[in-house]
Parts: sequence; structure tokens; C-alpha cells
Amino acid sequence: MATSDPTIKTTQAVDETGEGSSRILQTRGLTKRFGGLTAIDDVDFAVDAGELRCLIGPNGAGKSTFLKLLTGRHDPSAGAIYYNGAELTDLPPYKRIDRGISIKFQVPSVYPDLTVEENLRIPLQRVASKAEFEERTIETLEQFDLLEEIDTTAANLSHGQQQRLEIGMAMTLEPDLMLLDEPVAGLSVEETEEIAELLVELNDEDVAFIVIEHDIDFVASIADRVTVLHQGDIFTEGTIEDVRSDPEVKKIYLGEDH
Ligand SMILES: Nc1ncnc2c1ncn2[C@@H]1O[C@H](COP(=O)(O)OP(=O)(O)OP(=O)(O)O)[C@@H](O)[C@H]1O
Repeated sequence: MATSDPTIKTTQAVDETGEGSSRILQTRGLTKRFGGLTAIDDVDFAVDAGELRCLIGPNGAGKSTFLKLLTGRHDPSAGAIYYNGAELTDLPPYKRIDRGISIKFQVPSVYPDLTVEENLRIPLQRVASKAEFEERTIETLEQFDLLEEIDTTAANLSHGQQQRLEIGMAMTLEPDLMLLDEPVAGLSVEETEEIAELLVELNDEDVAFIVIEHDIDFVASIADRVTVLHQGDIFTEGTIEDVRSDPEVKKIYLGEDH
């Protein structure tokens, strides 16, 4: 959706890198400290428009903190975030959503007492006129395979259906970039495959993704590129094959277990 916002300070930072205009998101020296602990340590990171990037790393590597910095849930201790060439480091979360960044956190946050349709209306109110509601609702529920559940109370959906509803709610805002924190945690193999297919389909429609995930087979089934975080910094980046075959990556995961 990416509405223009005159309060956003534009910057040459993206162009100065000489890395081209397809860059949708970039961080420079991004740092987050919690007291004496540096959870994110001077991170330079970039994602291209339409890319599907997975973020992996051992427990405590800083993945969720990094995502929260991108959404504005955490303020950085240092560094900057650029989105489509404009700095958004100090923008509040709702303004980042207006700029085209959507987020789905790990814990399902659908409204359990509302029906599927009522849940969907909450984000739709931001972007659609009342006349468009019905058409947009049906369209979205068809795409997310939830049409038969239109009148079902969200609490009565399966975990996989709740995840799909929540991704559908986020997608109604027509983001250019979608951030997902462990979208298949706790799902069955079949539900995981459904989410993988859905993300690949949405990515084919040119939505970029940053997905945090521990399930490496799921990562392999969706990712264009993978970034490995370790101790708050980028350890390595590459294709899933590069990352899987890197003995140093194996070591940091083994270090977690032994
Ligand atoms: N609000 C907070 N206050 C203090 N420390 C925090 C806070 N949030 C995260 N941390 C610490 O920052 C570090 C990174 O945590 P984070 O949750 O980002 O890691 P993660 O890679 O997402 O881990 P996991 O895979 O276990 O979810 C950890 O040491 C964690 O204890």
C-alpha cells in the first residue's frame, strides 16, 4: 500500500551504497541494548523488493528483537532503518504499517470471540469502503481457504486456520513487506505445508517477506535467501544450500545444545 508520508525524512543512504533501487529495506549499524546486554549489535542488513528472506539462528540470537526494531515495537539504541529509500527509524508502529510494512507475531492475535468475517473487518476498515467490504472479504477468505469458516468464531478454528486468518488480516493492508515471527510453530506437517504454499503464492504477487523460523525444512521450502543471526549479529547469509552446508553454522547450533 505504501501511502506517502511527508513527515518521513528521505535519505540518500540507500543510493550511497550503490546497491540499486530494488532494495526495499535496509538497516545501518542497528543496535539494541537491554541494560548491559547487546541483543542486536551494529547490524547492516538489506532485503530486496519481492524477496522472501528467512532469518534463522540459535535461541537468543536476537531474531525477535530484530523484528521488533523493524516494526517499531523496540526503539534502537543506535543505528538506522530505511524503507524504500526513506528513513523510518523514529516512526511509530502504525506509521510503518501505513508505509507498507505488516507484521504477524508468533502468538496468534486474532480476536477469539469474533467470527472470521468480523476479524477480517478490523483491518479492512482501514483500507476499504463499506461498499467494498463484502467483495474484499470473500476474495480474502477464498485466497486463504477460509470461506467455509466465514461465520465460525475464531476460537473454534484450528491453529493452522487461525494462522491463515491472521496472515490474511495482515495482507488486507496490502503490504509491500510482511514480517512473520515463527508462522508454523506448533503446526502439523500438513498445516505447515499449507502455510508454505500460501507464502510462496503471496511472494509471487511481489510481496517481500522476512520470516523468522526454526523449522529448517520449512525454510528450505520457501526462502530465496537465508540470514543467520548469532549473538546479535549477522553470522552469514546465502542460499539455504550455502547455509546448510556451512560447518561454522552447524557449530553455532551445536554450541546451543552441548
Ligand atoms: N525485553 C527484553 N529485556 C531484556 N532482555 C531481552 C528482552 N528481549 C530480549 N532480550 C534478550 O535479548 C537476547 C535476544 O533475544 P531474542 O528473543 O531476540 O532472541 P531470538 O533469537 O528471537 O530467540 P528465540 O529463538 O529463543 O526466540 C536474549 O538474550 C534475550 O534474553
